[in-house]
Amino acid sequence: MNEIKIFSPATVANVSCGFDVLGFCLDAIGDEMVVRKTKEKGIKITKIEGYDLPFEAEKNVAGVSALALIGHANPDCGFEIEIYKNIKPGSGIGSSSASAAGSVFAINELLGKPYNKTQLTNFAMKGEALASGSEHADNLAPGIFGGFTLVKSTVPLEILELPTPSQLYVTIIHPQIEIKTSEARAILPKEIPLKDAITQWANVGSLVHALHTNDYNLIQRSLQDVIVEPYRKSLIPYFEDVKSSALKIGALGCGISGSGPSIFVLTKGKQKAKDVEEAIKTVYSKTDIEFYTFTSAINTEGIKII
Ligand SMILES: Nc1ncnc2c1ncn2[C@@H]1O[C@H](COP(=O)(O)OP(=O)(O)OP(=O)(O)O)[C@@H](O)[C@H]1O
Ligand SMILES: N[C@@H](CCO)C(=O)O
Repeated sequence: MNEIKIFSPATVANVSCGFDVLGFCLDAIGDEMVVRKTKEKGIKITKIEGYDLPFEAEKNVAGVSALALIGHANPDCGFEIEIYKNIKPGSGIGSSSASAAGSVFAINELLGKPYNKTQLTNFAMKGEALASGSEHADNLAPGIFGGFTLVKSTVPLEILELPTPSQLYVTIIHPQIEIKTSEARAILPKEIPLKDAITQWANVGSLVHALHTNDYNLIQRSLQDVIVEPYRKSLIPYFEDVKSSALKIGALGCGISGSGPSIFVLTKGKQKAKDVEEAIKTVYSKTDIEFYTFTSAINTEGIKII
């Protein structure tokens, strides 16, 4: 096989209490990428559609992660990458992650799959570091593994795959502003009160237990972020209005998707997700802020060949 086309899904990182650790994969939206072998060695990005992004491999997360992989594999060929981007950069639903993960997934397939998913995530983290200034894997892991994931550690990289309750659905609302992950990370405190840390890790533990036991009520009681959201919510206009309107009609939980500005709402059942979508639309409809919304199931497969 000398050419491959893949779908690289959007993802939601942090998932309220799990900053830099928890994440899940979305079904409804993702990037497409075409990668083909070339006689000439190295990485070339030959087409980008959807959004303006750098063509220089060293300035594009897809190129940086691909260079990390071939630097290790040292293949006797090169690769050219076409990016058909549907996930807006700076959206908060893993635009950079979809590119970084997609290129290494595709090259790995073309090389006969010498690397496992954890090794691919490691290469892709080099791409994420270009976008956000740090090698976090909480968007990459759900994109590559599918479903819910927990990043146990980054050095060494260890990723735990968590169950996905079958009735769990997501509503995303994306106010059309850009928040760079690097900026949203810079405003976070370097130290936190022990009381808040205890609350946060109790929520992470109970959320993980809730996923394993299919306990939607416990999911609802665990989706609380007392550490990051208080700092970042001010970056997203009307965040509290969206959150309260979603919870008022029975959502399980609502939080900032990744570093924002997208907001995610978890619900039990597809219809509830649609009801939430209608409710939260009214918040921004009353303002001059452009936005879009969608609902999605949890994508348990992750990146795939198409
Ligand atoms: N192939 C690429 N796809 C997306 N963004 C890229 C790519 N290459 C470089 N970038 C840069 O990375 C930044 C987008 O990454 P950032 O992490 O800020 O947003 P995001 O990935 O959409 O959101 P989040 O990581 O919070 O889910 C933009 O500044 C963009 O120019
Ligand atoms: N955990 C990262 C995710 C970015 O998508 C952050 O919130 O900075």
